[in-house]
Amino acid sequence: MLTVENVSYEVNQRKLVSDVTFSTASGELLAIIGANGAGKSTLLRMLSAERKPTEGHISLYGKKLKDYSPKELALKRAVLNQHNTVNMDFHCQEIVMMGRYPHFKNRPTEQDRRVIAETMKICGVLHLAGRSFLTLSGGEQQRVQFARVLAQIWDQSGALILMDEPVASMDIQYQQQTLAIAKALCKKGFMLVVILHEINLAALYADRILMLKNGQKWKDGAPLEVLNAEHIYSVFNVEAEVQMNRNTLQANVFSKELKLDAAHFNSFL
Ligand SMILES: Nc1ncnc2c1ncn2[C@@H]1O[C@H](COP(=O)(O)OP(=O)(O)OP(=O)(O)O)[C@@H](O)[C@H]1O
Repeated sequence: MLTVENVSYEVNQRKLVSDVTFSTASGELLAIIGANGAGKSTLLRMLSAERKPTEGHISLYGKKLKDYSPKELALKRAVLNQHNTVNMDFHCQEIVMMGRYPHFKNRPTEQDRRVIAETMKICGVLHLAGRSFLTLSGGEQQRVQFARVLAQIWDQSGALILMDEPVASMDIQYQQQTLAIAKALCKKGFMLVVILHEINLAALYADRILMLKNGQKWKDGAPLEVLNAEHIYSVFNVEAEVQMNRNTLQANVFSKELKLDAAHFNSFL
């Protein structure tokens, strides 16, 4: 169980996240959506303990995040950040093995090697094991990083997985595959909190959607409750039509074309 109570984050007297309260439990895939700058990544960084809330508390399985040791936390939650900068020339399997660092002392065990082979296979990157990470495409790099995150908590049942735009560089096949893996992990008892920009992927895969606006919780509920034209307009300033698929009972969001008058460009041309 992850519990977030009245959490705020303030920098230079500006609240980037303001008084957010929610909780999520094992088996749930929670998607966070909101406009650029709404505070999604800041909130996720507090959930991962990378940033300390300036107000409020976050608990994981009944224990405050601030009371966990780094090692204890590494065995309970894994994080896929929006930008995973790698400057050194590591092979992909070395990147994935980094997820196992909290598990072994000097040398990886048989179990560590088995786990990285399994997670690389599941993420479709086993064939890239010996390749330099820096030579991979953006989508391939994201899949390798996803395998690293899975390797970290693969044998830690009930762990929390936090992901910030995990599918941003992926093609439609791997977007679906990544979120299907996430969903399957939820069914095995993991907790997932995922920031998504693609609303229709949130509609398809999330059990619940937390919609942020200007750092505040704007809506929180089942995809069909949260994703309506009024909420989408108020958060994204975009006109949309939302249809419900009668077979799957899932929402499908169609955004309407935004037409700019040619006069808009007059001063540039
Ligand atoms: N250290 C900081 N100092 C000042 N402002 C910051 C700092 N970190 C983030 N911000 C600002 O806080 C706001 C929220 O940032 P955040 O990265 O959480 O947004 P986001 O919802 O994840 O956006 P995006 O969808 O663009 O990734 C943004 O306006 C950002 O410029």
